[in-house]
Amino acid sequence: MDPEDVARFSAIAAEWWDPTGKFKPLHRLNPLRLAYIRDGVCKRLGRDPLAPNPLAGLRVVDIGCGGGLLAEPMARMGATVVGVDASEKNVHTAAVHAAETGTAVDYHATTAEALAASGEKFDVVLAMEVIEHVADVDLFVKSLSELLAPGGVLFLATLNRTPKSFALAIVGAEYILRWLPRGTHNWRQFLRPSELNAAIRPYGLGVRDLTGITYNPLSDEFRLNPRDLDVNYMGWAERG
Ligand SMILES: C[S@@+](CC[C@H](N)C(=O)[O-])C[C@H]1O[C@@H](n2cnc3c(N)ncnc32)[C@H](O)[C@@H]1O
Ligand SMILES: [Mg+2]
Repeated sequence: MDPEDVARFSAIAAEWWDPTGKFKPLHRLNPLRLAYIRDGVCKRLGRDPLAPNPLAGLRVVDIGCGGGLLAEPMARMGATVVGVDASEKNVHTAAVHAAETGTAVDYHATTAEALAASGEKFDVVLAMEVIEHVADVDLFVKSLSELLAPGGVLFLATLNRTPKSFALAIVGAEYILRWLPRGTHNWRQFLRPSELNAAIRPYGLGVRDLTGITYNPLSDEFRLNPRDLDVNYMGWAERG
């Protein structure tokens, strides 16, 4: 982890569940990415996405869970969820919120790297919007691969390193629209899809699906677009 980066998130930890606050973009993305994760898991593991608890019996870890925006709904879909974040403040916010909503999530203030060292395994590993914040991409990816049980699925979301992502995610989102505090992202840490694939390959993982998430300023809506990975994108990988 990168202590300075984690401190930036700790400073605004109380805002995680404010849909109009500093995490507004994540709240806006949440329905899209949750449906994508649910459908991907169900497709890969042969489950019915329309069942009341489509993820029942699965062990999920949400790495860099922040306030638990993904961890909580994953638990409500039936999964047994562990949420970990390097920031103690984030984990505190997440645990308080889960208690308020009566959602069972097992939160721990630790890093992906430390959890992997403990030898725990999960059917689903989520690392959504985290990899562009870590100090050592290779060590982080190695840890994610170690956390994956045989036949497990790894979900990743990040930002592409393109001129367009500089214009939209840095200048637009941090300086003009002020959606995010300045300095939230370092454009040089964004990863091209080819770099993401190259990072996971040495650990026997391959990307199976990728989709872009595009923002339309006229309708003020996000949507999935598999043909436009220029700015935000997510996908899943598995062994082999
Ligand atoms: C942009 S937030 C993503 C929050 C959440 N995954 C979501 O998408 O709603 C990134 C989070 O990753 C955490 N983080 C950074 N490096 C980490 C690491 N190596 N292990 C665990 N958490 C980490 C930060 O503390 C921060 O809360
Ligand atoms: Mg980010």
